[in-house]
Amino acid sequence: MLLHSSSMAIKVSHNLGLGKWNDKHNNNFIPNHVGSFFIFLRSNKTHHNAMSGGHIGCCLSSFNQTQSFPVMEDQKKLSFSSPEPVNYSQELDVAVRTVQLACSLCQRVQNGLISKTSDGVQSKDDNSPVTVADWSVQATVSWILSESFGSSNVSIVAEEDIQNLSKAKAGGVLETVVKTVNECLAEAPRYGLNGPKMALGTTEVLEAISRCNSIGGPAGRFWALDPVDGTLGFVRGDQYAIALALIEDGEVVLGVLGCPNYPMRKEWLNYHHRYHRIISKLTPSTSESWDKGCVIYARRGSGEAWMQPLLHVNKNLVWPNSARPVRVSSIDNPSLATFCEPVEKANSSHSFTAGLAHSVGLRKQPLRVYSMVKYAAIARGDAEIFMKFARAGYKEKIWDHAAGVVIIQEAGGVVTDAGGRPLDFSKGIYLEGLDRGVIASAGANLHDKIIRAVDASWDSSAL
Ligand SMILES: Nc1ncnc2c1ncn2[C@@H]1O[C@H](COP(=O)(O)O)[C@@H](OP(=O)(O)O)[C@H]1O
Ligand SMILES: [Mg+2]
Repeated sequence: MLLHSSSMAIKVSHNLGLGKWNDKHNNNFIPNHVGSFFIFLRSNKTHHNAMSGGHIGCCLSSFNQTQSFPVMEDQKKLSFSSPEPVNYSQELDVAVRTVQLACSLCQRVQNGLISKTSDGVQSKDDNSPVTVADWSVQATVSWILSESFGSSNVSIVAEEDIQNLSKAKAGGVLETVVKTVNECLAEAPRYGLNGPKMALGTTEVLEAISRCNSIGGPAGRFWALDPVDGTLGFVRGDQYAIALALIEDGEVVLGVLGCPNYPMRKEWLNYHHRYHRIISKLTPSTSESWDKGCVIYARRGSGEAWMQPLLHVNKNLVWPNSARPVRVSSIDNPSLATFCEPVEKANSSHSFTAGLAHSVGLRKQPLRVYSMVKYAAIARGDAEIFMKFARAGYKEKIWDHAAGVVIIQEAGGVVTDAGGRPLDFSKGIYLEGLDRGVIASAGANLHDKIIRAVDASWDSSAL
């Protein structure tokens, strides 16, 4: 009853029915307790389950479930004669619109969180927060992708599961998630997406969340989703990102990054979030400082990365929604370059990167920003280097990097591990085999210098 395959045309043209279903969480879920808190701290995740951006696009809401996309009908005809290279244009179109929609959801939830005190924060094992927004975005994205491509064609690896949601001690969280998802999906037509005919019930929302149980791997097609990356930044009213990537046969083929708080001026990335909020409140919504947020996206092999502004309230998304190309910085002199890194020392060694910066000749203060907004900053040319060196034993997850990697590469930059090898998205939910850390740069010159510096100082590091 929930998600039906949208049309035969979609199945035929994609010919990749790779949906991996795990029904064990899906049916007859009855929540024991639900919480009144907006924020819960997530326990360690062991789950699991596991074009030219400017020139394509179709309005999905104008097609009902039994209709097929005209583009796909064309592809179907062609597939009998000469197989066309897959261009993922439908997938990119849907992914960008969906991330736009998710950005609006997150903005609403973040505004609500900021106006409350931190009483709603609970501490659990790994101290990492999870909010109504994480579950709501996951449910929304999962529902839209299934609706758009047919549930049996959609396989998703995503960060959240329903265990923590069902474990929430006080009443109200699940209800809030269901309400938030329905409010968001009611807006789907403005984004050119189909919403549900009737509001989703609790079971359907839980199904949508728990359906994201793919374990990834080397073969076939799956989406990787981080519904709210940088949740700590999110709950602090600071930077965060919604990250959606499509991975096919172990390669990231599409990346979409929603950065709702990305400021119009790069200098403002540095400002403390409280200062930001005060500025926003003091300035009229038409002024520059109010104008923040973007969705950045790229398709592998296109040599282009694109950026759209967020959709304004009450406006309809008309493709390409004022998209413009983004490109990495041309700076390759270390003394002029800016490097960015996680805000939290616990997530990446600040002392190790300070040593690298010194030996390479990076003179500027590091730009410390939450989430994959750092990848966006490199792709937009607002910074030149991103480095992350987690403590030994920490395993990076694919959803924390996939979208950002393809966007930077298509924008002209380089992303590798510290051994100079590409990140490997084919080994399941983790970046298995990652050599020491992740390095992204605007160009090969800077990149090589960092890699050489890592080699020179690694043995004496405490990592
Ligand atoms: N101990 C640790 N070391 C390295 N990365 C960690 C970590 N704990 C959490 N992370 C990851 O770092 C991400 C946040 O990135 P950043 O530190 O750049 O803001 C988190 O994403 P979530 O916030 O989606 O959980 C999480 O995946
Ligand atoms: Mg994350």
